Amino acid sequence: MTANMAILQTTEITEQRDISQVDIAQSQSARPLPSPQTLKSELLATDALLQQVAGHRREIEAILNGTDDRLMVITGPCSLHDPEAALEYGRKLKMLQAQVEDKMLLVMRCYFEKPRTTVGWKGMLYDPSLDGSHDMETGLKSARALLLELTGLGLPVATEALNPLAMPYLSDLLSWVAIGARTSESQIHREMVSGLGVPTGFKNGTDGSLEIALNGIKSAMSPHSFLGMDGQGQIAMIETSGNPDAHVVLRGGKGGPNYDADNVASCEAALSKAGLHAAIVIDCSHENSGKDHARQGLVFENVVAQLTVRKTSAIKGVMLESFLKEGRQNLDKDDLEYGVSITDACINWEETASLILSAHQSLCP
Ligand SMILES: O=C[C@H](O)[C@H](O)COP(=O)(O)O
Ligand SMILES: C=C(OP(=O)(O)O)C(=O)O
Repeated sequence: MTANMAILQTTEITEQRDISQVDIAQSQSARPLPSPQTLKSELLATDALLQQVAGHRREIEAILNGTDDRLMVITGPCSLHDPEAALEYGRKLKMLQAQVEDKMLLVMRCYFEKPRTTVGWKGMLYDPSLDGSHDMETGLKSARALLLELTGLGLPVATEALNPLAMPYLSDLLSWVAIGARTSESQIHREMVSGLGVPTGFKNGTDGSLEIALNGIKSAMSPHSFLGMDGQGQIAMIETSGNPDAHVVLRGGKGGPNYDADNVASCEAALSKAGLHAAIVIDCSHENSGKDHARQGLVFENVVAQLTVRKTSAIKGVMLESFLKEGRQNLDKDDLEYGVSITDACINWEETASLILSAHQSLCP
């Protein structure tokens, strides 16, 4: 072989390899999953349950637009991983609701998808066996089955919508949705919300930026046409009419918390300048508590004081990360403590109930 022939052959091999890698789909494996319609027919929501969800969405819409002056309290674990513990929490919350319903609407946080700063366990929907096996078919089924049980208790439930493809499997059972701090700026998420018939809160960015949340609200309130998936699991052109119940969630940011009266007043002014309705939900966790779960109570009490002493009407809701037991634990499948978060640290049930009951007292004239 001459030197020239060898060079020619090497070039051909390189070109072949490059061409084979042009189609990204060849370098990943794909496992089909049931369509939303298949899963929904296996795990059917009765008409009565769907009516209950519709009723809860209307209550939340009324709270957001001020025709219902109750406070929405979204509370529950950072993430769900154990259906038994989630149900125990749900039963306690339902009983507490009966004691405070004249002044508050309690909504359970049911987060199946976790946005990670880098990597980590991404939630029950992705890895229900908690061992890296990523059995997403089981994850989707377990998430829907658990939502059916929790809504079956009579509770309104909330989740973070992270992967737009997950929503068609679950959204019929949701009464409130969050777009997280890491995705508020994403056009794909804004498009998804524009077609969700669920009141949805856009969080300020992790850097504290309120503007991305306000832009998110404006975008989600508008009609969109985009690539998505229909109920049969078919890739489709989706056309939406816009979500009138998009609102802002303040969660603090790199510069510090943003739950205090000054930040709430600036948020209200920014909403008014943008021509948006003054409806604010305050997340007591994340950067508003400096990621110290023990500070959530102080934030919650400050928010209640803004409502009762300063009579701030723009605050419509408040969020707590709370589970049966306080704190968090590392994910070790064979050594997990019942009722303790495996993602962010939470306050315990006793503190949660006491905060809600004393807020109820303060909200009573
Ligand atoms: O609420 C949950 C977490 O704050 C969020 O998922 C980011 O978690 P991470 O920084 O541990 O990845
Ligand atoms: C991830 C969450 O919040 P944030 O987007 O504010 O970090 C969360 O509420 O679980």
